Amino acid sequence: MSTDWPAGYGRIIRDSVRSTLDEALLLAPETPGAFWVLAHHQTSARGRRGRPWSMPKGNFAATLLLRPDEPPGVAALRSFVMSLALFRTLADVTAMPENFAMKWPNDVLLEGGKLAGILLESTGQRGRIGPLAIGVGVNLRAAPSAHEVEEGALTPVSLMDRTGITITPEAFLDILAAHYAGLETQFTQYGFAPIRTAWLAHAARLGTKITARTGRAEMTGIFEDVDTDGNLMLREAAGLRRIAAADVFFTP
Ligand SMILES: O=C(O)CCCC[C@@H]1SC[C@@H]2NC(=O)N[C@@H]21
Repeated sequence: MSTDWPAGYGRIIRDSVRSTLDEALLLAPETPGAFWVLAHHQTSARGRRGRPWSMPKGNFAATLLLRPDEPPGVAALRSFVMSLALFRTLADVTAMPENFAMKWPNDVLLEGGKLAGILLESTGQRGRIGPLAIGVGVNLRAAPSAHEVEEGALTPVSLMDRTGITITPEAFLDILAAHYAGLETQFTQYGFAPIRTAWLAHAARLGTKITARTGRAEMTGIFEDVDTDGNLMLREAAGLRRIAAADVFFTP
């Protein structure tokens, strides 16, 4: 599978870094434009809500650095853009799109287990977003053991264990970068609507009962939709609730 590297995006490969998120934000002032940073090893990788992110050897860890000139709420919708790019990359690599799904807000699942996670960070101030770093971790080769994830979280799975397919992080990045670039162009030209539609077509557990947990509350209801701002729409007995940020747990 050969893919042309997309025009307008830099590509930096490191052997070992603390975190590709840190590395990308560190390089941002001296590196022009948009660029990817891929690392073979991370000594201090992080996941959502400050959780550690375990990275067995051979897995994919990269960050895309962008410079959006938009309000933070719009820039943050790129978590959906990246999820969709990941979904399409995995569909290409495996030719088994039906085995993958996207979990709100931004995980990619393989046969119901967590294969990939995305974490957005930025250094913006006063309502404008600064450089935006989109960190992506994919268990290409090995999944962290189940006891490394919190109770109730989805079982981590790896691409190799579930499909027998091996791919190097560099080859995976080539395909992902091409998909992302195409979707980024679509996003900047047409906004969130087409991304949202494509995302919803492969959303995990849409229309079923789920639990959304924020730092302060736990809500259970039907996962009805994702609104035009990217909020989870949860149908509870008391009505429809829009949730901007939460961890989602699937109810058996
Ligand atoms: O699901 C999550 O909690 C998000 C995980 C994000 C992990 C990636 S690996 C590359 C980048 N560097 C980090 O330190 N984290 C992200």
